[in-house]
Amino acid sequence: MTIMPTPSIIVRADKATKVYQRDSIPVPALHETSLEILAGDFVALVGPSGSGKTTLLNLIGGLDRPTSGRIWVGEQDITSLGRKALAEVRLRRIGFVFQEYNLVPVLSALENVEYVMLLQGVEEALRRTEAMRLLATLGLAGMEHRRPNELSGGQQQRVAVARAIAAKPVIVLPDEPTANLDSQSGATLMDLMRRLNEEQGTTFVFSTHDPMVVERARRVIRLRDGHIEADERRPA
Ligand SMILES: Nc1ncnc2c1ncn2[C@@H]1O[C@H](COP(=O)(O)OP(=O)(O)OP(=O)(O)O)[C@@H](O)[C@H]1O
Repeated sequence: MTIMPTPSIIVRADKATKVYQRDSIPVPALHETSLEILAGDFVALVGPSGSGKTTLLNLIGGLDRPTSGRIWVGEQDITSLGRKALAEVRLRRIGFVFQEYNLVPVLSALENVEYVMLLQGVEEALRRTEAMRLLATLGLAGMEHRRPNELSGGQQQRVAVARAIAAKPVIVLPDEPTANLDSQSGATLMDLMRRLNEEQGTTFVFSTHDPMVVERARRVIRLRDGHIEADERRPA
């Protein structure tokens, strides 16, 4: 009999609640949400506008703190960490990909990808080789020295993904990765992320409204009014 190894838990939310304050009025965004993301997951967070997708991504990535409840990244309860320690978790363990790419405009594609490794103290030659390799994997060979404004939206988004995975994070969190892309560039990006997931085991959790993205996910978590209303895995 073969015993399948249990995939490790990468991120765990335990009754995470977020209530924002807008002009002193409480705005509930997420209500006692519990979930586990496993190593190798490829998850789409879906739900109507305002259902709490970005809020959940921000909490599990340590960009924001829950009002109550707890978030673990691996074995570490990040809820109780101070600002500096939390920034360190984000730098070393989480890869963010923002809708508006957030690339540094004065740096080339290569320098943007190298930057996070520079912050991590990775030595220069290794940084360069790794950034070149990642850009090539994402179909950007030959474009390494272009600045963001010399790249299309789809190419910039792929640089943003290369930058996010350059840090070797335990999880990558793209927030609506295809929102600003035409359908062909969006499909290319999704295929590349899926390949990174299958070949390198990179764990992805992305929020989306895009049916093409949902179709490519292997697990779909549906949020409504700050609650998880469904969590389905699809056969491989
Ligand atoms: N910084 C904030 N201050 C106050 N309220 C906020 C803040 N961020 C989000 N909200 C509110 O929290 C709720 C959940 O927002 P969230 O951005 O997580 O939803 P979403 O599902 O990502 O929406 P979308 O699909 O439109 O991006 C909404 O009611 C939103 O208006």
